[in-house]
Amino acid sequence: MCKSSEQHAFLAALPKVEHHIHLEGALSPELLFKLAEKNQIPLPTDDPSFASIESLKLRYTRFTCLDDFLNYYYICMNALITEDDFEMLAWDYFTRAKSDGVHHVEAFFDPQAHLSRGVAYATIVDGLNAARSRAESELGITSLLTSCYLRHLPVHESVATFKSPEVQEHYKNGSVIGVGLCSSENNPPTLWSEIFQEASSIGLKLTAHAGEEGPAEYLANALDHLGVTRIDHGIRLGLDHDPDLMKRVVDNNILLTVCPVSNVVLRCVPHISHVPIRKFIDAGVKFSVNSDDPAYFGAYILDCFCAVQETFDLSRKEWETITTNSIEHSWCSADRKSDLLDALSVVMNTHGARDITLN
Ligand code: HPA
Ligand SMILES: [Zn+2]
Repeated sequence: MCKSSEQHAFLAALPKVEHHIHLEGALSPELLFKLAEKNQIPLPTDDPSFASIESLKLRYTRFTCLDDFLNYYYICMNALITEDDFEMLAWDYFTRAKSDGVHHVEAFFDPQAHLSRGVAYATIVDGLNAARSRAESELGITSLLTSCYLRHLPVHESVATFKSPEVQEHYKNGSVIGVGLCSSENNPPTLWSEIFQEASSIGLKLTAHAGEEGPAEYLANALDHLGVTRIDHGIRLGLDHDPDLMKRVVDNNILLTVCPVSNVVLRCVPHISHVPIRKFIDAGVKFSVNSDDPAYFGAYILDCFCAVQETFDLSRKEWETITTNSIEHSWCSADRKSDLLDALSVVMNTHGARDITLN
């Protein structure tokens, strides 16, 4: 919530596009316990955090770093087994997104984390697609899927997954339209260049996590070797001093999918005021504001918008620019972008387009 109800109403009404949401990161402790019981998946007994929904939620407020979070993230997704489970997971997210004013979603999922447990690719994608179709028809939310490759595993495992016939089939039939790179930033993006080159050659969209915990140099690396048009997180660009790289990101019209609450919860920055939002605005770096793993970080997209507003006191004009950039850098059709821009105009007209701060 924003302190001012007028500010809150404006941010709530903005037609949001979410570019950086890991659907597995929308697995709430409530759904985890339900699925673990249904599927007879035992939760760890050597970690008292798994004793109850409440103790798990408390643990989620105490992450020490990205790897500490990822440990829970990978354990919890073991409870996802059937097509219905994946549908429930995504539907949970879409219903919440609707109440936050989300109109379009470009979501990540982690195939390798499920295939390695014996869950078939079609089970994952069919479940997610069922929720996507329902979200479009019942909630008016359009969405696209990007499969993320896992950077903490040997690159040959990513290559084998990428090349497998069922994964290729879903790229070809358009169920999955993009390729991303996530997990611990312990390997440079360069190593995944073969996948990204092949993905580019078959027309897939390209993005990669870089400069979350890792150095700004990884952004340059992702641009040089992966050919991405978006960078996920990328905050080190505004924290490490590299004016040439900053200029390159601006000149190449790269969008950063920033996740300010995630950065605080995972201690990439000591406080949200250290997320370089103002620096990016002043330098002309385009970015969207996103939740990342909302069920773990206790903040869905509107919470993230409010946290940014409370800290940086942005003007309505600045929010209009952020929303416009988010829409224009989406991977949806030109017609859908035009609908989203129209929805933004309506909100700006209703709430007044005065270039003043909101308080
Ligand atoms: O914040 C993240 N960073 C890297 N990998 C991830 N996978 C899920 N969330 C994240
Ligand atoms: Zn992420």
